[in-house]
Amino acid sequence: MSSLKALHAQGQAVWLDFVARGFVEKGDLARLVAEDGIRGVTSNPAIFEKAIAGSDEYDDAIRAALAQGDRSVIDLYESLAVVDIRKAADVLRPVFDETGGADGFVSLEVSPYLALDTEATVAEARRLWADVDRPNLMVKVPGTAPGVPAVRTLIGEGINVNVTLLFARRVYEEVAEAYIAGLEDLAARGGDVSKVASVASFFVSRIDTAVDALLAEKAAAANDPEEKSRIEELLGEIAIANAKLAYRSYKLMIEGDRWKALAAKGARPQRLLWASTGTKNKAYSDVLYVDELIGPDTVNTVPPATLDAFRDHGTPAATLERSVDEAEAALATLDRIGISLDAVTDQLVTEGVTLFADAADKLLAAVALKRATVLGDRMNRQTIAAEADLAKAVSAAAETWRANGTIRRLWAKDASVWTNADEAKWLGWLTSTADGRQKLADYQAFAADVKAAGFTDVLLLGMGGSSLGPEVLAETFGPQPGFPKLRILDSTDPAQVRATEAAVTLATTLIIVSSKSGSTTEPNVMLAYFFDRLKQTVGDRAGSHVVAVTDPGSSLEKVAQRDGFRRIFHGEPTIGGRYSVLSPFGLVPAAAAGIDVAAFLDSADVMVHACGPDVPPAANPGVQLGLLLGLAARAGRDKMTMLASPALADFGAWTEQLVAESTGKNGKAIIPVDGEPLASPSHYGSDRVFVDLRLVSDAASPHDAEIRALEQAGHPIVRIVLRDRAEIAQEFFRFEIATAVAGAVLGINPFDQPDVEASKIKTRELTAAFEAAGRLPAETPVASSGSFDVFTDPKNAEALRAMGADADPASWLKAHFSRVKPGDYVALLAYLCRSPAHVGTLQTMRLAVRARRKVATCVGFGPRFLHSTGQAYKGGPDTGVVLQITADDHPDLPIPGQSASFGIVKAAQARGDFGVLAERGRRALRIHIKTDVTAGLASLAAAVDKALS
Ligand SMILES: O=P(O)(O)OC[C@H]1O[C@](O)(CO)[C@@H](O)[C@@H]1O
Ligand SMILES: O=C[C@H](O)[C@H](O)COP(=O)(O)O
Repeated sequence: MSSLKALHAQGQAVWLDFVARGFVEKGDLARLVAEDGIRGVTSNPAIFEKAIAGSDEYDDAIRAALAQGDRSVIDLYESLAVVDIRKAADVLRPVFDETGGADGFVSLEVSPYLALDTEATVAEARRLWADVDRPNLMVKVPGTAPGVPAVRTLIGEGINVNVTLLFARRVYEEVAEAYIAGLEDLAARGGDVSKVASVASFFVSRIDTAVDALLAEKAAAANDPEEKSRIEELLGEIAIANAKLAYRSYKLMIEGDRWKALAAKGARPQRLLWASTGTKNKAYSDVLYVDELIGPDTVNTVPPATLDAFRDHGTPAATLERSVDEAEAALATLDRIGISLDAVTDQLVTEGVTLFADAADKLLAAVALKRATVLGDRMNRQTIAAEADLAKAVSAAAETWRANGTIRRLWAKDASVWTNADEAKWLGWLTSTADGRQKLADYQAFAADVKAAGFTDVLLLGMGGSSLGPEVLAETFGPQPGFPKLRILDSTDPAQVRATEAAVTLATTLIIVSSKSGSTTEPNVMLAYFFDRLKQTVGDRAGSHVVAVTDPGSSLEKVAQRDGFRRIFHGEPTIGGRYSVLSPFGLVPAAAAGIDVAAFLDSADVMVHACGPDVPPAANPGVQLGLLLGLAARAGRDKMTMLASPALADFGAWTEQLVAESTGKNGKAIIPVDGEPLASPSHYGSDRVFVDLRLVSDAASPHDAEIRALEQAGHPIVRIVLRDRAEIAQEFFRFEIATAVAGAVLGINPFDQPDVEASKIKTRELTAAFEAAGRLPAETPVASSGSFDVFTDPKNAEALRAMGADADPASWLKAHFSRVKPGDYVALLAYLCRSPAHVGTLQTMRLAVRARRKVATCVGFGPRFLHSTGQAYKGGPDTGVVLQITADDHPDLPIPGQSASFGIVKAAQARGDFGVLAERGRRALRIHIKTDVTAGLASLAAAVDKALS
């Protein structure tokens, strides 16, 4: 008889502590079952890590799984593990059947990340039990304090449990008690207790490894040679002594009345399973932890090498109940010399959880990598180049995030990832795509309705998060055949409102008014205007031309109901505006414009999966980007400069809001720089990070050489490559995660916008003054010419006068720009129509500033930027030098039902914003164009150019 089979004759079952796809598929496991009488299999995260990460055995299965549709990394891993476990269970099924369910089990461990959460452990165990769907499965549950009650619950439900990570006899006794209590629960519910099996995995070798190290220290410190030798005698003895006493507890347990009552109902005892029985110390026998622990009604799960060794030279003799007194004496001596076994075993449980979590991290990172390889260009590729110090800081932070499970905590909506304020309430965007899928049929029906109604245009009215995402969709996807063209209006500038109206055919236009709060001034006044125009155009059918997207219960919803809007779509109140593009705020306009919402969500989900809670930081593109942006900002590189292929150019406008409004507060910020053309390294200071978003078809352009030059000059470069413009969906999610991560690195709440409110208040005060007096409060310029009036607050005025500003506006510009220093940014904030001509002139102006001052330049149109970068300009660091540009609106445009016109609202917004900048002590100057706006802006550009020289 093989020595292994002889163990069985002693009442001990040998299980194999190993599993791998090829090993099972090629029949190696079946051979061990047949030849050595192996009667079970155990696995753990470390075993799967070696099997999956360390081989290409699973690559075909990964490819096949992904061919059926992308999925999360944890799902992918589990699908592999579940197949292995099922296959192993099927190999062992004859043993299970022949022994009437006494043996023939295969164990699969619950996620080590859940080891400290009873409910999550129970839920996961139930799920695995159902997924594997084999009666000879044992779900492995850790014997941690929260794990023990989970054992009782699961046993009570008839689920086989292998309780793992047991080191202390006290804990083993609690587990044995939980098993009995679980069976009693099951019996009380009328369940069949004879159908449940359990083992208690009592770890052995790890105890010697830990205790031996302490013994060696004690021995080295002992002066008395006798004491020294007494200490040394304990080396390699404690783990076995501890196990022998655990077995004694087991024997006592089965003698108890509670157990006997259960046994009478056919219950099977929870066998002690010796785990961790591969010898770690090469000085010891390689079969030490088998030879010494042989006894009836036990299991020993051995790694393959130990199995081979025992087959070769193991001694199958009953040893477990030998020398129990000596075992007790050894433990007493250990105690006497001051080594606490309790402390060691407590520590080993903690370490055990960490070790398995570390293994799971490695495993999931490897699966994430394999997934990315299989997806190829279906997943937008991101590469980060950063100089050594920053790269080191990013990998150190990634390791800290990994060790602390921070990305899992982020996904679990744990506010302590940020500032422990109300962040948990603002994380609904994490699951936007899942929500979108649930409502897919509705979006599709809406798209069909819009198409069938024959609308030629869709005009979306909204600000910030309610408009910038849709704008990216409109610009990136372009018009879709058979569907109306999507346009956005996010301005109170009269000329802009008029130009937008002129661009659409009102009679066949569908208006989407988007506002989460429903109380934002701009969408409300824009709606008032267009609803009135619709009434004039289509009469009573005006309501059927309007769709509202708003959070439930908003004032806009009430208006929509009152005016009989065509549809009302509800937003999700746990999603802030700037994180809302994958929610109805993006999907409704997408559907109306004929964008394939299902394909859009599929694309977004590729990145949702890549950035999931299960993907460790080093393999998680969103976390990598966020850590880079956050750490670079902390090191002074706080200007995130967005570059993009022409087809993707509008994405920067959306990122601007996301990043600026999220990070720009408490004197900190990542300042987004969008639309600044790429230049040679000499144009930039050392405060930049470049993000380059390219279509693969544009990848080899001269642009690449220019980017390389920046990289060589030491600027951090993030390269993101899209195979197709439709893959922009992925970028929304990547940047949302990255922004949330960067917020955590900066130590701010990335979901509030405290300083936007400040300027809204000032604006309200001004419009109230207008309502009362019929005009805005008078202002006195600090300087005037025929073309311009110059305004600023007393503090700025004093500082600028001290620098030579006099009666000539040019002197103010000169003084103002002479305040710009390295590391600053200049923001040109124009409350004008965002016409191509004005954009062009402001671009000329910003390039002059960059060329002369070597600083980052931002261009914003008011009031649009107020809902975007405005937060950072007011709440971020005092590094902004602001030139506000206003003009008189000729002709102005009345707002139906209000005394204030569009021009007045916009003027109040500009002044309100300036007031807050001034209050915050920001370097700010306002130039008011008195002439024709376009010509006046051009002469301002010339004046700025002169002022810079
Ligand atoms: O969708 P709402 O409520 O109209 O808000 C529009 C925008 O205004 C802000 O609340 C503040 O600027 C943004 O965060 C938001 O995206
Ligand atoms: O169930 C088995 C255990 O997970 C395994 O035996 C642990 O062994 P180790 O201490 O060698 O990792």
